Amino acid sequence: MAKSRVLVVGTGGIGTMSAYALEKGGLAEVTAVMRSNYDAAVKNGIDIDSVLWGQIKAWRPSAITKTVPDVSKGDVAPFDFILVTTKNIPDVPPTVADIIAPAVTPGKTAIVLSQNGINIEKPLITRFPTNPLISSVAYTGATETALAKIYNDDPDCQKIGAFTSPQVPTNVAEEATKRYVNIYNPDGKLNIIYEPDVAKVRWRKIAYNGSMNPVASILRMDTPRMRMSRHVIDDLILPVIGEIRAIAEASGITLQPDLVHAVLHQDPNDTAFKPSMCQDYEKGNLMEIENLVGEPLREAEKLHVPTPTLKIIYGIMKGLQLKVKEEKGLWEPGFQSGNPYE
Ligand SMILES: NC(=O)C1=CN([C@@H]2O[C@H](COP(=O)(O)OP(=O)(O)OC[C@H]3O[C@@H](n4cnc5c(N)ncnc54)[C@H](OP(=O)(O)O)[C@@H]3O)[C@@H](O)[C@H]2O)C=CC1
Ligand SMILES: CC(C)(CO)C(=O)C(=O)O
Repeated sequence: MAKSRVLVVGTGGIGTMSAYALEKGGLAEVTAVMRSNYDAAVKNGIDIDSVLWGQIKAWRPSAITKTVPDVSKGDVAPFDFILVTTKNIPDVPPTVADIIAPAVTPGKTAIVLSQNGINIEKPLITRFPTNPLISSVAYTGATETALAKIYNDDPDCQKIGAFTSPQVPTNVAEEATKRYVNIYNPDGKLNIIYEPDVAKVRWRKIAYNGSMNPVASILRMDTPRMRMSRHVIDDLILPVIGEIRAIAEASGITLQPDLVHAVLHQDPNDTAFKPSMCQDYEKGNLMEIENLVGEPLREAEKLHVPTPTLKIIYGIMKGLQLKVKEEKGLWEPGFQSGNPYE
């Protein structure tokens, strides 16, 4: 049987672990789009120190490319799947839709978003209305510690289901999703599972990422230390989890009673774990604030759910993101037209 052609866009922590597992399963041929780590990967391969796979040295996927292949030119075969594992930062161009557009064959390529956040599928539904869209909620822990060097401390774990896209029949989206899960986990040994109610899982995860990620970034604190401060938990984390639960409820999704306990105890006490947003902030990187904090807030506004704590946290995160943009030369200080505070 011909292998499925998979393009991995964003070969950092999660992208590398996924690319490795997909090739290891034997049913996929991976082309990895690499950017800052391209030269290192081509020259020396990728080193992976993994709690699941052990020490992998100088690994290379079937193909490595520096740019997203353009399938319209006819010299590149269409992709069955595009797996997107970039950070999702819609407030700074190019957007995910712009990045992957050259490689998307309308009506054929299924697009897998293995990224945190709410409403990440919305711009893709508009741009690629006939392509199946797949939601992967990842609990894997993986970090690129140096160029093409990956440290994987939590074993690969993903819950995967179809996003709803009005022009894609449900059975087509579900079939593509099950095919993807099968090529990723052909012998069922990995914790990569098909999840029919993936929307609920995504909301449940945002209770962690919408609370712990921004508060850790603001405080530059690991999550066990945050839990050692009752103020941080009582006055910030618990109110945000409650607000996210209320937004989900207003959108028809009831989150489980154990939500607070699950969020608070996700990270063991004996680690100094900092969520990905905090790690990005400490590295001077742009942060995923729009889909982790902004979108839940905008859903709340539409549904008239009060979210006083989330709103304050979003305001602070917007300020921090602006500082990062300025440091990166992506923002010149100046008042936008219509700003009344000039
Ligand atoms: N890491 C984790 O443990 C977890 C992460 N997640 C989510 O998974 C997603 C991926 O996170 P993570 O793996 O940590 O991210 P990383 O920052 O490790 O990797 C992202 C990769 O995308 C690349 N990239 C970004 N934009 C482009 C572009 N335009 N073209 C080509 N490559 C690009 C980056 O390249 P460059 O280095 O050049 O910027 C980098 O290699 C995020 O949504 C995150 O929230 C979810 C659960 C756990
Ligand atoms: C906590 C983790 C690693 C996954 O559960 C995550 O999603 C993040 O750090 O953003």
